[in-house]
Amino acid sequence: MAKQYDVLFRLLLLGDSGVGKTCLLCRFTDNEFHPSHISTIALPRFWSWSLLEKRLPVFIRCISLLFAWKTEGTVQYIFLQRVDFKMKTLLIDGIKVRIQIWDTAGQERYQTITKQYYRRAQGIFLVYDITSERSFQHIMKWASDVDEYAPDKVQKILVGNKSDEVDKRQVATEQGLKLAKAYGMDFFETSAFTNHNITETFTRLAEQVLAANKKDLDLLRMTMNDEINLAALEEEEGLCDGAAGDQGKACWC
Ligand SMILES: Nc1nc2c(ncn2[C@@H]2O[C@H](COP(=O)(O)OP(=O)(O)OP(=O)(O)O)[C@@H](O)[C@H]2O)c(=O)[nH]1
Repeated sequence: MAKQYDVLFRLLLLGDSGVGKTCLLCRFTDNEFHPSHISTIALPRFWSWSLLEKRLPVFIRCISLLFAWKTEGTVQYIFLQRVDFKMKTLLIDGIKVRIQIWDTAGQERYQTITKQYYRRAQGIFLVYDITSERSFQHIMKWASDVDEYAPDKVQKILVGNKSDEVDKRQVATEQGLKLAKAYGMDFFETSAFTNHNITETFTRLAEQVLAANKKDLDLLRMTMNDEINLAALEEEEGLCDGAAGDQGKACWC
C-alpha cells in the first residue's frame, strides 16, 4: 500500500481573539467560511475533545456544563466551538508533507494552556487582523512568547487577515511588511472570507518547515512504527481519514 505521507509537521495558529484563526483553518482544510465568531476554548494539551467525548461521555458533559457556567455561555455554545486540529497533505518537492494544524484560543484567560502547545510546534502562524491596530501591536507579545516557549528551530510567518475589509483597514500593508522584516519572517495578507492567499500562506510555512528540517528528513520520514503510532492515535481520537485522506480530523467548526 502506498504511503500516505513522508513527513508529519505540526503547525500552530496564534493571535488575538477574533483575528480569524479558526476561519483561516476551516478555509484551508474544508474551503468553508463561518461568519459568526464563536471563541475557541482551550483544553490542556494532554486532553482532546474527541478523546474525552469518546471515552468519557458523562465526564465531558460535566466539563462542558462547568465551562458553560464559567463562560456565561450555554451548553450549545460549548459544543459548537471545540477545535483541536485539522490535517492536510501537501506535495512539496516530491515529498508528501502531512501538516497537522492546531487552532488555539486567542483569549487571554487561555494563554497558560495555549503555551503548552508551543513546545511541539515546528511552524507558527502569527495572525493579526488588518482592521485592528491592537491585534497588530499584540504580535510583539505573541512573538516573544514564541521565543520563550517554542523550540529554537521553529519557523514563523506573519499573517494579516481580513484583507477584504478594505474600508475598515487600520494596519497598512507596509506596517506588516516592516514588522515581518524586523522579525525575519515572511508576510502574507489573507482573507478567509474571499480565500485570498490562504493556500499560499499555509504552503509557504510548510515549505519553510520542510527546508529547516531537511537534514533530519530521514529521521522524520514515516517509519513502520510511526505508521502504527499514528493509526493508534487516530483510532484513539475517533478520527477517520475519509476517502481523500486530506480533511480535518478533530475539528468542529
Ligand atoms: N471579513 C472577514 N471576516 C473574517 C475573516 N476571517 C474571520 N472573520 C470573522 O472574524 C470573526 C472571528 O473569527 P474566528 O476565526 O472565530 O477568530 P479566532 O481568531 O479563531 O478567535 P478565537 O477563537 O476567539 O481566538 C468571525 O466573525 C469571522 O467570521 C476574513 O478574512 N474576513
